[in-house]
Amino acid sequence: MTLSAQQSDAVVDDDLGSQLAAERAHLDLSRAALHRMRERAEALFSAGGQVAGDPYAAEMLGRTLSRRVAELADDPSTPLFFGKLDFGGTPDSSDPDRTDPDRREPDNPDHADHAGRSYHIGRRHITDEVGEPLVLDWRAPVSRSFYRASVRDPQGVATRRRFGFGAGVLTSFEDEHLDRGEELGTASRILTAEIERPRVGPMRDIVATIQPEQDELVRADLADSICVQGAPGTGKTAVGLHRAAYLLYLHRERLRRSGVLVVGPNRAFLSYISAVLPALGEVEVAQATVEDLVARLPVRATDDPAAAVVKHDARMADVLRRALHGYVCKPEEPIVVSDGSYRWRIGADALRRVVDEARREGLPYGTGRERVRARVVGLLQRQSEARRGDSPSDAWLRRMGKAKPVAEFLDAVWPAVTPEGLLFTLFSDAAALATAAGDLLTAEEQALLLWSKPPRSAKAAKWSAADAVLIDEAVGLIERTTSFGHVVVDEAQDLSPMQCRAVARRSEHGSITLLGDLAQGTAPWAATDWRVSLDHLGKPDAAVVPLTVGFRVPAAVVTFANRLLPALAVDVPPAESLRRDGALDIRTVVEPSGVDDATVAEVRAALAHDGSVAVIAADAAVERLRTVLTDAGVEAGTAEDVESVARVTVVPATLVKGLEYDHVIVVEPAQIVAAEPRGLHRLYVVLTRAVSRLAVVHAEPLPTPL
Ligand SMILES: Nc1ncnc2c1ncn2[C@@H]1O[C@H](COP(=O)(O)OP(=O)(O)OP(=O)(O)O)[C@@H](O)[C@H]1O
Repeated sequence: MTLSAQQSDAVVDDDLGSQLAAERAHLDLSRAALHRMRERAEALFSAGGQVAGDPYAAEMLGRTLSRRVAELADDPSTPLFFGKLDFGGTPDSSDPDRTDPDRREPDNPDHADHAGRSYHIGRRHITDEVGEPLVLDWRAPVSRSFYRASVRDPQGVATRRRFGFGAGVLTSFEDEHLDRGEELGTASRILTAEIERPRVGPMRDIVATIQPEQDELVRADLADSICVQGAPGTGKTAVGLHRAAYLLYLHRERLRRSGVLVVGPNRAFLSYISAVLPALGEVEVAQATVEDLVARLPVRATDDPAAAVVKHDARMADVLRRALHGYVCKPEEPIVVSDGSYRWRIGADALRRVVDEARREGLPYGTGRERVRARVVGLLQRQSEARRGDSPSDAWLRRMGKAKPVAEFLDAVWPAVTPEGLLFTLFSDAAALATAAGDLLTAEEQALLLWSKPPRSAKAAKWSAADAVLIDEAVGLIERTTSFGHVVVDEAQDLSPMQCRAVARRSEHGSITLLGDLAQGTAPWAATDWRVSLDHLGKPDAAVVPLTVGFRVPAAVVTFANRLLPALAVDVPPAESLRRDGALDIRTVVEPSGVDDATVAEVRAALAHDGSVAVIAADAAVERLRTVLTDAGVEAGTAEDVESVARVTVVPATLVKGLEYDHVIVVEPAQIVAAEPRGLHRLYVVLTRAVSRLAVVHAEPLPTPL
């Protein structure tokens, strides 16, 4: 049987009431302990400057301590624990760690060690004054059983308890006596309440209700790159963010040095997810769009769509590599350097060997150039040593490296090239482009790349968004890009091969979590096969794992949106919604002029419920709809403005990916479809944003599959 207490005043059973009271007391105790931990960290922080030996150490210590203070922030609206594990059996009294709480290891995953113990599971470790754990971090090894223990594999757990909270107050709990064969799974009332809760404001963490198949991904090894193919609302974003938090917990020092990066599709999305990791105590994760990653120069031009498609094609990587290495020439002349009364000479043959060797080493172009310089200086040094009988000074070596004949030789056979210069030449010089791209790109494709009016110099060039990705590729060919320890890429189905390569450079020495849904691919270069994307990302061996249980979109809405799937030409496993509630309302308006009024009426009806409301329309209609709503006295915000208090947001269809709203009103689906080549995919994204209710307002006929 499952025991549960509703509101405390509705508790019928004395035992339940006293258990709830005990749990509340534990919450108070934990809160006081956290407060003490934070005070201690603050005191250390203010004393940090005096205890550190030098300014650098002071700064490092200051940063660590201020981070610690931030990590210990107590948000009164988020409960400090959400679950409890009672391990069955009796404690092993012969174990010396049992009698010494400081030596007992709550992180030990071997559940036999936990016999007879119980642990509260929360967002971070909280210990009392003697170091006894009051709350265990959800990421600790023993906490894994909270997510994974089942009747079939109880992992030593007798009872799993979940807590229900309202406005930070502990109001209920729900027990599963695994030792008596009781298991709730997705029937848990607390899970259901969490999923069905009205959404307001930015995304929240899901630590309290991570599902076993999600937990498996969250706790995958740092060394493992994984790709999650999941239908809308299956928790991909949630899984990616929780995995980042988990890896940071487990590999704190290593990842703090190399860094963790989260890549999302746009600013609106990044602001929507920005609060999740800080709420989990992780305040140092970089978040960026792919555009941010490659933003070396401002984007001031727009490409013709056909040109953009060529620029995003994987063949461009070969074109650039060839073009760059085309600058390296065969040395034909000797080098002669005057050095006081000496003249050193290196013959063309020896120089050819130096250049060939550097070429074979496959170094980044800029490093190769310096390698050649160093080898030439080495040859000069040998001659000097043979004649003078002693080793030359460092100053001499530097002087030789810069000597005019050496510099001229380098400029002739391995010239310095800038990334912008490389592209400038290719886009303004048809012959240079043909040499590099001859058998890789067709004549038409090459013509698309060429500027009709070339700028006077690379500096004067106006670069497009696709050019920025190519420039980044060129940067990567010339010098090494620093790699993060782990990169989470969300909405990855929209990355072009060249964008995948930009991410690959930043995760070369780390692992990745790739999250996406092939059915939601809206970019012209959207992925149709994860294996191909993974190849471009340099992680060909990553496992592709499906998530199919939907936590967002109600079943009625999923069924409606799924009518589009056969027309999307992708092979993805169908999703199943956990939500039986929700409503779908198709509002057909006879006259196009009636659409605005119908939209206002739908918004008013939606405002009668709790939660957020979004009006989603083709980009071109957004301004009009916002004005219509304002004129009707309804305040409407924008998707980028997460601080906005307005409950209604008018969102262009192209910005809504990854976001969710309680009540979604889609205006004129046919216009959303007509606005872009992959309009049906866009509509699929739009229709799957609703948490509770979806209304479709239309005068134009609905797109055929619907
Ligand atoms: N285990 C869970 N418990 C409670 N809520 C969950 C769980 N998993 C996901 N959710 C919720 O479901 C919603 C959808 O999750 P999320 O945005 O991560 O899905 P997604 O797969 O990234 O969707 P999309 O494909 O639309 O980007 C979010 O509100 C999230 O908090």
